[in-house]
Amino acid sequence: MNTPIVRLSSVRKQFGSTPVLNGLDWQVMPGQVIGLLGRNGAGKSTLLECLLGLREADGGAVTIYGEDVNALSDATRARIGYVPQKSDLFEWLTPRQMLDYFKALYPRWNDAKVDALLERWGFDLPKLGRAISKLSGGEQQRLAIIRALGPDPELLVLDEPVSALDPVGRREFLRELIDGVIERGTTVVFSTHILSDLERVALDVAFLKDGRIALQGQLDELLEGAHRVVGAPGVRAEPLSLEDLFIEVTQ
Ligand SMILES: Nc1ncnc2c1ncn2[C@@H]1O[C@H](COP(=O)(O)OP(=O)(O)OP(=O)(O)O)[C@@H](O)[C@H]1O
Repeated sequence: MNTPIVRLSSVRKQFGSTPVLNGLDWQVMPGQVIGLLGRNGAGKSTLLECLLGLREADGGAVTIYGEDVNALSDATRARIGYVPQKSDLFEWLTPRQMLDYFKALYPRWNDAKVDALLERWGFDLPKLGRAISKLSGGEQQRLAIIRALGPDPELLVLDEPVSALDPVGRREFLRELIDGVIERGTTVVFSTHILSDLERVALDVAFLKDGRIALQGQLDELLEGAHRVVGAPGVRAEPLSLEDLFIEVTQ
């Protein structure tokens, strides 16, 4: 039987007196591509941060590749890529300097992939030599994605990775995710509010509500199983769209 890559057990987190994660149990299996959904403020970022050990939970346990997330070995850290919701790039560096810095931290770094992405995603020489603070929000988001993909992570965690990207940028990112990442068997967890994008890549979805995973399953099965009865009894039920399902589960 497959062992989960990520395991969260009874995780609790509150800010002040407001509970955000409320005894949350969750497992991520190898090769899963999970879209994490929830209303604004439901706690998606908090969950992803606790999952990665970037934010200390108030209770419960989190393991990644069987290791306690608060004591991850360097070897395990090197297997994880993360794109935070808010840019954490070193804004005073140029993109090239920042990427060189991260390259030095990782035992494995895919130069060919990084260079190909930089070229495909519009980082010409002038842009590569400009301080990151002078790049647009979308360019910074692309750079954060390139940085996370550099070490060929086996587990990729992305917090609203496409929120600042225009439709062309989103399409390019999704193509990279599908062709370059998912096909290699990478495990991916990503939060998004753009349901149409999620429908193109996520095989599984998980809904966060009231501090727990309220529903999780394969996207097509969830949609197939969820129907709205229209009209009089006996009238054929209509399958729900993902948007309908989102509203139904998270309201
Ligand atoms: N550092 C903090 N201090 C106090 N409250 C916080 C802090 N970080 C988050 N919160 C609160 O915790 C709740 C969950 O926030 P979080 O950012 O995890 O939600 P989210 O689901 O990612 O939201 P969104 O979809 O809007 O990005 C919110 O009510 C937020 O205001």
